[in-house]
Amino acid sequence: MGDEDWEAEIVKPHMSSYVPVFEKDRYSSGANGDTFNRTPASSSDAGESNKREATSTMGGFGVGKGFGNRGFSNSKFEEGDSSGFWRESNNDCEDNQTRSRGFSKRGGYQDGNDSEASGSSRRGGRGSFRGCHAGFGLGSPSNEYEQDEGTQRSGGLFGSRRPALSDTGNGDTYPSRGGGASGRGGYKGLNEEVVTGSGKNSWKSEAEGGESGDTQGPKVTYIPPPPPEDEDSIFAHYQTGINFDKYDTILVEVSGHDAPPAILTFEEANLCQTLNKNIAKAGYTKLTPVQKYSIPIILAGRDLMACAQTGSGKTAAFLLPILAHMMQDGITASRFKELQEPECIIVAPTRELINQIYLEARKFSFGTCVRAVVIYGGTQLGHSIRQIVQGCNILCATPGRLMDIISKEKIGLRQVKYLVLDEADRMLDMGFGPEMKKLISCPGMPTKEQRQTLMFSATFPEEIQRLAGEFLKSNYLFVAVGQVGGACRDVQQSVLQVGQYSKREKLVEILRNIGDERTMVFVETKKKADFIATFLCQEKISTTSIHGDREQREREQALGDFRCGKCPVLVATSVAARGLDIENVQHVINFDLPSTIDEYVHRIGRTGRCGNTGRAISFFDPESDSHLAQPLVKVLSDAQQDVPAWLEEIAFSTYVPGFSGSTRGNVFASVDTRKNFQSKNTLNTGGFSSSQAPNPVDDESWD
Ligand SMILES: Nc1ncnc2c1ncn2[C@@H]1O[C@H](COP(=O)(O)OP(=O)(O)OP(=O)(O)O)[C@@H](O)[C@H]1O
Repeated sequence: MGDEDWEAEIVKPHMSSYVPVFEKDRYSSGANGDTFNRTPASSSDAGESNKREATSTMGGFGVGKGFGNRGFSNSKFEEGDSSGFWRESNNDCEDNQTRSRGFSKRGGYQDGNDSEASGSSRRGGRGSFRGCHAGFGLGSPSNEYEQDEGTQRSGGLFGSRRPALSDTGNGDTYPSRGGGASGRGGYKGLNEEVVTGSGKNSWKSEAEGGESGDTQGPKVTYIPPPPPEDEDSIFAHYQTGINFDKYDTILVEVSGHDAPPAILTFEEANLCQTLNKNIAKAGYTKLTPVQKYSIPIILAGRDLMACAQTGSGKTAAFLLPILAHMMQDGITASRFKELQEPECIIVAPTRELINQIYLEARKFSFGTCVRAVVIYGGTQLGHSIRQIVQGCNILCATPGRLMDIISKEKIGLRQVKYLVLDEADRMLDMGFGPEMKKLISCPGMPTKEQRQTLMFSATFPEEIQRLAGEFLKSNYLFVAVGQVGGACRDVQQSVLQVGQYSKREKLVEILRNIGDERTMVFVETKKKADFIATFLCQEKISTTSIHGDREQREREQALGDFRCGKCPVLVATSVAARGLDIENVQHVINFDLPSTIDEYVHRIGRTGRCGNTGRAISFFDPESDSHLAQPLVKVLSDAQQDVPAWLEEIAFSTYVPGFSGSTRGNVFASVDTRKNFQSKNTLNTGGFSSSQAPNPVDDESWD
C-alpha cells in the first residue's frame, strides 16, 4: 500500500537504520535519552556517524534477519541483500495480521515475533531488540498498539474501506481475542494480554510476567511516573482559539425521543460548587456544542451516542455530568479494599489517551472525594493493582488491562452506573468489540437497563452504530454536532500528489519551511515510523516517534518530548491518531495516507483543536491511495477546503457504482441509523440560532 519502498532502502543486512543507542548517547540529553535527534556535536560527521551508529546496533536489531536490497538514496546506507525484509509487512496491521495468520510470505525475515505460537517467543523477540532502543520493534505483538494499530486498519466492516482484514479462517486474530476461537485459553488480546498455552485463565496479561505463574518472558516492570500533584499542573490548559465562538454556528441534531433541552451555560447545568470551581480553574467559560447537548442528556440519566468534531470538548461532555451525579448521590470516599467497585468505568483504545482522560477526570474531581484511577497495558500489573486498591470511583482503563484486572478480582462491576466508551466506534469495531462484549457480559456488570452507557467519537460509521445498539438502551439519544464523521473545519487541509519515492524529500522540504512548529507526521507502519524518524534525525530535524513496538516508557517519553517542544516533530503510527490533545500542534503531515477516511479525520484532528487553527498536509500517492480519493474529496468539500482537480479526476475515475452515488460513499453515517425513530423538532444549532447556522448536513443526512 501507499508505502514508499522504504524498507528496500535500508541496506546493510543486519544494520539498523533506527536511531541506535550509540546516537542516543552521543547526542544524549539525559538519562532517558529517548529523543532521536539532538544537534550532533559536529554536524559535518553526522552522516558518517550514522553509518557507524547503525552498524553498532547490528546485534540489537538484526538477529536472524535480512532485509533491504536497495541503497539508501543519499548513500548513508549501502547496498544490502534482498532477503525480503519488506515482505514481512508494510503496515502495522499486516504485522499483526501476518503474524496472526502465519503467512508464509515473509521470506527471510524472522524474529522473535514471527511465531504466533506463544507469548514467550514473542517476548523473546522483543528482548532481542531492546538493545537498539525500540529499534525496528518487531518484538511485541503483545503491545497494546499492535491491536490498536492493526485493527484500525482492519476495520473491514465497512464496505467502502480498504479491503477488510477480517480474519478469515485463521482462527487466531480478532475473534480469538474476543474469546474462544483460538482454543488457547479463550482470550487473546494483542495489547497487553498474551495468549497462554495453558488455557487456564482467559485473560492473561503480559504485564503479569512472572507474577502470573504460567506466562513466560520478561516481566513488565514499568511504573509510570505519577503526574504532578500541584494545582497549577493539574489545571494547566491551553487557550481556546480564535474560532472557538464559531462552534456556536455548527448545526446540531439530536435524535431519539424526549431529549432534554440543551443548556447554554455552565450555570444552567446546576453543578455543585466544587465542580464549578474546577471548571473555572480549567479555563472553561463557555460550553462547546457537544457539551451543551450532552450534559443535560447525561444528567437526565439517558444513554447517549454523541458524535462531534475532533477537539471540541467531548471529554468534559461526559466527565462533568457523571461527576455531578456522583456528587449528588453523595458518593463516599473510596477506601482501601482488595476488591474495588467503581461507579464509573471509562474505556479508550490507547494508553496515552486513557491517561489523558484520567488526567481530565482528576482535574474535574479535584477537591471532591471522587477518586479516579488509570490502568493500562505496558505497565507493571502490580502497579495497576496498587492504584486500584487504594480506592476507585472512576476507573479509566484500556480494555486489555481492564479485563485482566477484572479476572484477578480486583475490580467488581456491581456498582457500575456509568460505562463510557470514548472513541466508541473504535471500541466497538473488530479489534476491541469482542472485548467490550465480554465486559458487558462479565458477572456482576449491570445490564444496559440498569446502567448508563455513553459513547463518544468524532466518527460513527453506520455499521458501528448498529453494533452499539447492544450496549445501549433502546431509547438512547443520538447527538450529532455537524457532519458525522466530518473533519474539523479549523484544520486547513491540503493534499499533494507525491509518489512514494519523492515523499521523504518533500517531507524534509515541508519541515524545513515549518521550522520549529510542532508537527505530527503519520506513517502507516511501526517500522516506517522508526525509519522516517531516523531519516529526519540524519537531516538534523529534531524528531521522536511513537508506535506500538516502543516500550511504554519510551512512548511516554516521546510524547513528553514532543509536548514540551524538545522534539518538535513526532513521527507516529495510528497509535497517536485518536484523542490526543497536545497543545500547539500546528501541523499534521500524512506521509502515508491511512487506510480509512475515519482515520484521516482523527489524524488531522490532532491539530486545529478547541477553536485553534491548524494545517494538515497529506501525500497522496495515486498508486496506492486511489481508493481514498472519493471519500477524501467529500471530506475536503464538506469542510469547505479546496479540492485539487487531479484528486477529483481520480475520484471520478475510481467511481464505484453503488458507492452511494456520491463521493462520500458509505464512509459516513448519515446521522442516526435509527432514522425511523427521529423525533421531529430536534434540529438545533449549538448556539440555538438556526438562521445563522451554516448547513453542514448534506443530502445524506436524514430528514
Ligand atoms: N468548554 C470548554 N472551554 C475551553 N476549553 C475546552 C472546553 N471544552 C474542552 N476544552 C478543551 O478543548 C480541548 C479538546 O477537548 P477534548 O480533548 O475533550 O476534545 P475531543 O472532542 O474529545 O477531541 P477528539 O475527538 O480528538 O478526542 C482540551 O484541551 C479541553 O480541555
